[in-house]
Amino acid sequence: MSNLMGERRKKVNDGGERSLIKAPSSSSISSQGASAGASSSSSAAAAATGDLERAARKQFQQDVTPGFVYVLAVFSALGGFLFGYDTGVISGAMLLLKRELELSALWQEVLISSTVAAAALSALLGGFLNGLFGRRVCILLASFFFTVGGIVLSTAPGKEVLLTGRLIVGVGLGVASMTVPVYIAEASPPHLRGQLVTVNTLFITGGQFTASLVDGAFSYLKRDGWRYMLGLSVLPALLQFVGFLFLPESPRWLIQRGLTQKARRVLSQIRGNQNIDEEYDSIKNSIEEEEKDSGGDGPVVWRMLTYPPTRRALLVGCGLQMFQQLSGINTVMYYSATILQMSGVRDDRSAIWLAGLTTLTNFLFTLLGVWLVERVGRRRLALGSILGTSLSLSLLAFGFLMSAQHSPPVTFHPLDPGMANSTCSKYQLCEPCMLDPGCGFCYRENRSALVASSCVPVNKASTEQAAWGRCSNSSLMRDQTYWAYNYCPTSFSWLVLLGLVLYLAAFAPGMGPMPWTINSEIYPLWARSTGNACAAGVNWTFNILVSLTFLHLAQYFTYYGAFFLYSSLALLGFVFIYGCLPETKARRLEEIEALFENQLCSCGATDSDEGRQVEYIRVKGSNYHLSDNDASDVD
Ligand SMILES: O[C@H]1[C@H](O)[C@@H](O)[C@H](O)[C@@H](O)[C@H]1O
Repeated sequence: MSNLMGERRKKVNDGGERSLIKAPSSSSISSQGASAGASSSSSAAAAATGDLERAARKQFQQDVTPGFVYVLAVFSALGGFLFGYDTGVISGAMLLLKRELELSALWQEVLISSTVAAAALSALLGGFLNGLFGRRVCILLASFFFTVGGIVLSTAPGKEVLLTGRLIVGVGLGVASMTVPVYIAEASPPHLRGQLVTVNTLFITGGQFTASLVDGAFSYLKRDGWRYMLGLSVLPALLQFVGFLFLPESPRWLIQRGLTQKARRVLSQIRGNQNIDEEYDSIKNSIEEEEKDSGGDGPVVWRMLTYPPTRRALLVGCGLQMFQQLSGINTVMYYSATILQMSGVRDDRSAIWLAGLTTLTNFLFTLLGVWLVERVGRRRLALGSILGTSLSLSLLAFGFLMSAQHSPPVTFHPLDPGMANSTCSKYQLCEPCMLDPGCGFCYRENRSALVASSCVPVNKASTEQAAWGRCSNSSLMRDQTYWAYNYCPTSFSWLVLLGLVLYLAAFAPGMGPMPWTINSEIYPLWARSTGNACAAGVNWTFNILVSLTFLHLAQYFTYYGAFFLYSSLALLGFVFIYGCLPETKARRLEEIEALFENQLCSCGATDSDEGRQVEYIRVKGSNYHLSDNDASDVD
């Protein structure tokens, strides 16, 4: 395959195009110099070549990044914003909803999980729609679903309609989550692709941050605050819908469907003043090659599974998405309000606002990822990130372990007014009391010492209060009396807080965005929508699995057990990425398939290739290809 590609490139290289061996490190400069016979004239030529190369690179980068690509990326990434907003806003909306509509715990669970479940299914379906109707139509469809869903949610008279709205939004989420990265990747020039696709995840985390601000702001409304929270998503959804009426289809999809004239037009539009002949030919040729290589007839999934390079790519893509979710990001984010309460933020409202700090930190560190992705590459970024994630999860777990080992005792056993002795009264320590979802810890603080602490049943309608007694009503909670649900007062909260901040700093730049970015690049065109659909489906499925199991996990293994488990899973993810993920930075999409020709789990070895880069530069003319890494292609 790579030889075929080489053949193709050689053809393209005729007519004024020269190949230059780039030597990014001094060691590779010297080795190349030695083999070429280091004479002074050759070093002068090398210097001239270096200048030429630098000038060409500068010219190339100016030429191939017209503003239109950024407009296109931003409008697409509104899909990411809605992803973040709609998944984030529900926690704040639920606090109001459960009171106003008197929702049972089951209904709350159903309303939260239904969106994620619908997203998992529609992401899978999205692969088929993408191949059939193209990326643009799918993005239009997703924004349509977001808009309708938002309207239904904000006007819902009752819980059944709310559920319908949440399902509609979920369908939009699934389709957008798999289409947007593919669309951006297919429209971007290779040297910017990683950065622009990562912007989509930046928008996801931006959406989550905005959702927490909106949740905070509308939590003050006594009635109908949730309608504004859920309905506001209509604005970005409409903006995206209108924008995409004017934005073009992906040129790669158009070429694949044989719409060549249209593809040429779109390519010239998104490449500005560039001559697009070469890029167009290269895409067209690779599509033809890929189609020959792709292993005959049958459904795409079957062809992907029976053709080793795409099977490996699929394994890597789905594995990355699985490990992203198994690292517990959504649990940590969801749980952050409680972590902050453990650390001494007692009032609920401040906890809601401070949870906004968590989403802001996630957003800011994703920004770091956008900056790093083209500098250090996907592989190193993902590796560093998952290792840091695993270590910080251990720190979090250690913080919980210390808190559990120094758990305050129950010192006061109030009489149950209903005379129905609950299991809560049997607990002797705060730790088992708070691990029981039916109980909470009611205590008084006297100069930082705990007095009269009891374990009492939680109010079924609101976990913010006890069912009866001192902690059942905020007006009764005088005298430094506090209600702790889901946590215990501890002097080790700083350890947990430190773990939380380090976790976000490690996860957000790498494991947050890289699974999406890498999936948008690793499949050949014929398998791209299906590959992304499967990987997005895996992401949503593990998202729901991790969130649904967390409380049970915590109940059986305690909090530290749960976080130690996530930490070990992240470590396993490190081994997987180390062995299986090749570097895709700066390669053209059409070249990436070749990276999966080797046995899976031999990718660590490709690292050494990074120092050896061959670049084809048309010295006269305006097309420069800086993305070829295969020395066998050089004449
Ligand atoms: O990449 C995103 C991002 O990191 C979000 O913060 C998280 O909530 C999503 O589940 C994940 O897919």
